Amino acid sequence: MASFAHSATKIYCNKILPERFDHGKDEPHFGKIKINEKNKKNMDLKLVTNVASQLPVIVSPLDQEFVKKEKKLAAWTSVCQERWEGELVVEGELPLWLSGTYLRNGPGLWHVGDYNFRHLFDGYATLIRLHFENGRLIMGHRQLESDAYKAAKKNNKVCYREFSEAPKPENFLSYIGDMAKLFSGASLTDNANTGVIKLGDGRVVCLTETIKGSITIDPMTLDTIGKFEYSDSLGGLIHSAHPIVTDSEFFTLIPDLINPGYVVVRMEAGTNERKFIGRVSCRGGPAPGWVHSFPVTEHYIIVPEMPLRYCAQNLLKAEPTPLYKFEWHPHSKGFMHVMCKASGKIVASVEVPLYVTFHFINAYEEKDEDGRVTAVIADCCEHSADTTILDKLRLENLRSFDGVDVLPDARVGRFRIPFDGSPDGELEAALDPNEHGRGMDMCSINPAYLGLKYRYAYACGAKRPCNFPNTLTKIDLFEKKAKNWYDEGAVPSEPFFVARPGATEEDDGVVISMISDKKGEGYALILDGSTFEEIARAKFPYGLPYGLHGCWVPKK
Ligand SMILES: CC(=O)/C=C/C=C(C)/C=C/C1=C(C)CCCC1(C)C
Ligand SMILES: CC(/C=C/C=O)=C\C=C\C=O
Ligand SMILES: [Fe+2]
Repeated sequence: MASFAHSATKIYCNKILPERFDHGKDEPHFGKIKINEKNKKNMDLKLVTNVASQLPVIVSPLDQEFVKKEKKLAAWTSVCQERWEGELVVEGELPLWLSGTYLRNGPGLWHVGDYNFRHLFDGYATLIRLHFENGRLIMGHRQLESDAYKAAKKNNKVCYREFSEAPKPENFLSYIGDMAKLFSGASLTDNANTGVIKLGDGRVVCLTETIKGSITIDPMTLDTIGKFEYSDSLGGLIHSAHPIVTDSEFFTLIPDLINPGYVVVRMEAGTNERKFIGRVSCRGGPAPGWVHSFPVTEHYIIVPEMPLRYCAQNLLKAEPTPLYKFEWHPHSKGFMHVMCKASGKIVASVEVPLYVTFHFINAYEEKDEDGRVTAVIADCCEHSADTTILDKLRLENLRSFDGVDVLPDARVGRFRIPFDGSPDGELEAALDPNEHGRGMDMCSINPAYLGLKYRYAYACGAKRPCNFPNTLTKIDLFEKKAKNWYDEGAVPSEPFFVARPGATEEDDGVVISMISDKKGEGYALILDGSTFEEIARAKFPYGLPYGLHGCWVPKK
């Protein structure tokens, strides 16, 4: 851990990022930060000495064009260099109790050479860390050294199957070879660009939806340590991008495309061994529904069966289909299944209205006066059963906002799954979606409320017109109200709640987000979890790409 015993009121960086500016006219300057031998010694900051000015430029011609012309689009522009690290100047006051590291992962590099990717989810993983200590803030970012990323750099082409990109076969024979590699999983990406989790034993793992894309990193240096190998023989090629992780365990779902269903597994902290809990067979369709995430309650695991289903034929295609690797099967209907964590038995399985969601927010058990569970409530960011959200996340669409309101409506979708044997469950908006501008995704809660009745959710909402969620919103599910934060032209990333140690109120803590602003710059933003007012911000040396999900690594 870096120590900050010195009083570095003025730290300079006169030599950062020369390669970033090779193509521009500016001599690089970053606020008050100068990295020289004296400061390095004083600061005991190995972090800062890591500034990687020798690393190669990764700005594509198209990206540079963007940055110059459209100053506001750093969110959708590839990260400009492999890594950077340094102290940020904080405006406002960081709480002294905020001690630890917020890590965020996301697809931050969307090209190989001159070839530009299509979809937000295709980009190579960019990790960002915000290290808080004694009211100070060190930021670092770095590319994840996945096999997919290393191979793309080495060969100057896409070498693995990404969300929508696939290697271009050179001839018919190589096409046949690629097919074989697809079945074995060898051609699937390990580009772990979706999220980053801290396991109960302290290991930090980047994830995507391919199982091989589970990669351990060092949260201090952002070094790629290596593959997280599951030691069991459960197999599978894909899993949920969002396992449920606590200090003692990890749950995930493994979709079974051959015999449509889901295998539900648990891995104890300190092990690499997933153990079988139970299996859910699909009720609806030819294939399991996409399970980007799922929720749990105290005693149950909720397995969603969404009518947006994996599609084996689409998996085999080199060119993307309108719904990528998925297909919309409204006739196959939507279901929610509830499995007992302890026995693996299905205790409820209901048909629900059609729905589309990436992210479940939380779930909890509803009980009668004798303490018997009568239903499970499960909340998600629900896109009005409209799959067009996937298309809206194409980079071309994200990069071309012209003032027309094109973001499809979303809401907090609340499922009620009754335990009385009735065949149907309910799905309704938990609050009027106009409270958050009919935009809703990228959510977090106070982790102490995981699986329990909870009141607050933090998410990205919308101020219309927009083409992407552009506000931070605090949802009060009891009062059915929202408080919104907005900076005109800015794109905020997932608001991440960190509780104050010792807090007794659910919203006593801070909310961290990273903002890509309309000037092409960016900053870390810290809001008060209760008032939702800004308490501090710290400007980045340059705008950073949009990112997806993060985790908190508290100071040991
Ligand atoms: C970034 C994000 O939210 C989702 C990423 C999803 C990915 C990378 C999915 C990849 C897949 C393949 C490469 C082949 C198999 C299907 C699927 C899991 C969609
Ligand atoms: C960013 C996003 C949806 C935004 C739409 O409102 C979804 C991200 C999914 C993967 O983590
Ligand atoms: Fe996600």
